[in-house]
Amino acid sequence: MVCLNCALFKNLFNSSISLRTFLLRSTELSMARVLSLFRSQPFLHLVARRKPTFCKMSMDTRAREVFAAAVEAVQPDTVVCQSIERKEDSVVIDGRTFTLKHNLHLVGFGKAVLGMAAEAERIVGDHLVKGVISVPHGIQQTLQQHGKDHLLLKENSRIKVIEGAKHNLPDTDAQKAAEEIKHLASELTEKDLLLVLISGGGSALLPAPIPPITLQEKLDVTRRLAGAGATIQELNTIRRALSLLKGGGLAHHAHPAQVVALILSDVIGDPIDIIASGPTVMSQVWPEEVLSILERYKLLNLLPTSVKEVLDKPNSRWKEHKEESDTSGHVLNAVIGSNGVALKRAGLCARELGFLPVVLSPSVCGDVQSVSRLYGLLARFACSREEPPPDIATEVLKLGPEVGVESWDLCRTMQVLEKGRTEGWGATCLLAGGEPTVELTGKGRGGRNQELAMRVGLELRSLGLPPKGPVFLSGGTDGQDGPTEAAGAITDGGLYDEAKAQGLDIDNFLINNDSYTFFSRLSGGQRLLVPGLTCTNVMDVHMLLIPAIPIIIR
Ligand SMILES: Nc1ncnc2c1ncn2[C@@H]1O[C@H](COP(=O)(O)OP(=O)(O)OP(=O)(O)O)[C@@H](O)[C@H]1O
Ligand SMILES: O=C(O)[C@H](O)CO
Repeated sequence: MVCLNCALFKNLFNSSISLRTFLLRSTELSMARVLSLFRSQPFLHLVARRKPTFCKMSMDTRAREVFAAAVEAVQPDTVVCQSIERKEDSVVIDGRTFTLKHNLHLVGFGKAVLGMAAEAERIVGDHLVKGVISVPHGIQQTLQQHGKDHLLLKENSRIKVIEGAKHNLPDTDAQKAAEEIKHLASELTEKDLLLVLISGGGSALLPAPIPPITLQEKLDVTRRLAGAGATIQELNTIRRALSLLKGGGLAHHAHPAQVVALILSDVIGDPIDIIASGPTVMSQVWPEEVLSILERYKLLNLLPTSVKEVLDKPNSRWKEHKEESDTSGHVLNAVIGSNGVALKRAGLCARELGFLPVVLSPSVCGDVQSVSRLYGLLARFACSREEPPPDIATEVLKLGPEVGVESWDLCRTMQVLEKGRTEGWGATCLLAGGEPTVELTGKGRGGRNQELAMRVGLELRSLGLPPKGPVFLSGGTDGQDGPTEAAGAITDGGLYDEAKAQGLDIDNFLINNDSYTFFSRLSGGQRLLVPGLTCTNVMDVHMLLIPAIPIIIR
């Protein structure tokens, strides 16, 4: 094993080597050695210096408040309001100024787009000529019923709302919306400004299959892919190859108008070419990539002739207007809300509620079992009274990257946890986000957040801590975890015994993926997190609250 000398580590902080170089070299090290080096460094600027205030609220209540703050930060109207600065007859977006001369047009597609459009119209409606948005079936009625009138368009709005994509699947209503959006974009001139509002669910709400592919044929291909377990990256790569508007098609049709896209991200890493299949992000179709995805999921032989025909002529939609499509300088894509934004606000709220906050990562993915194990290890690390045995840190650093968390983030987080523990800085709130997966083996009713919460509850139990130990919350920011009414659940090390005392066999519920039934029956559903319709979606939020009282694990 190559030994890292301290000079290399110190150099990192003098910026003489890049973080990437450091991590590459550090993979050759003993994990415990890396961690011990991190401990010896002055990281305190990353950590709050003031001692947190004492808070009388229960951990459960505080967890719910922090989750609510995360969701609040990414409300569709909030993110739009924060990203458009109106200055008389111009707007500043992402540092760029655009002149308004009654030349503004608006299109949008996605689950959060109605609220985004309502806010955009409030800010720049006086210059708005026309708009069309494609939003989920029934959303206007649902928003009305939930008293969320501020997310609805005003009566005399210039924006036409088309509802479609029932059950998140493209349908003829969504296709009609896509046609109207394409038409609106195609009529624009170089004097026009097109504001494009994009959020998760946008792919299903903007179906425009390349002829001769029919909507049903395209739906069949994407459905099969999704059912076979394709990732969103794989799925949307195929969608882009089969669509007139995805993969930059919309921006292409809008040329030569200036296009400004405001994007609320629901994908890990906020890749603008993947979110809603990137209608404003010019992207090439690589036949090898498309074919290898279809082959991976054994779909090559099941493709209809029309799809084969289109795939045989990749990028043909661009060739007709080659000159124009090369001119992508007229597009500005800005991510205005994401899991990272939600976690940041959650951290601020946690601080107000007396916690020392630390954000682990917004990119947690992988199987919920591995993710729960990671949180269990971090809780163990945080609650050890003595110098944590190096094997916990080593395990954390081994497991973290498997679930999308970088070594750097793990080391930084463990350093904060250790400070909290050894220097008595009070309670700590570890925050993370992303979108883990559940391998469905049973037929029960549940979701990945509730299942993760159950599994972390079991991990916390295995720490053998006294009551009032760490608390864990997992919740979907869209307010819905799988096909259930809950967004997630809150657990702690007492979950198993509580369930047992009420005659509930937790292992059986887990085997059957029946986490919603479990939490509904347990203690009158008290542990469920039910925020109702949130009108937004930036994936999931995870929270591990570690109490201030020194806890003992030996
Ligand atoms: N019984 C269950 N137990 C655990 N997880 C489940 C269960 N049923 C479905 N799921 C998981 O729920 C997820 C789908 O639910 P949900 O609609 O909340 O996902 P989503 O990715 O947030 O959707 P969207 O992209 O529309 O926001 C899938 O990952 C699926 O594996
Ligand atoms: O619409 C989609 O493609 C997904 O929600 C990812 O953004």
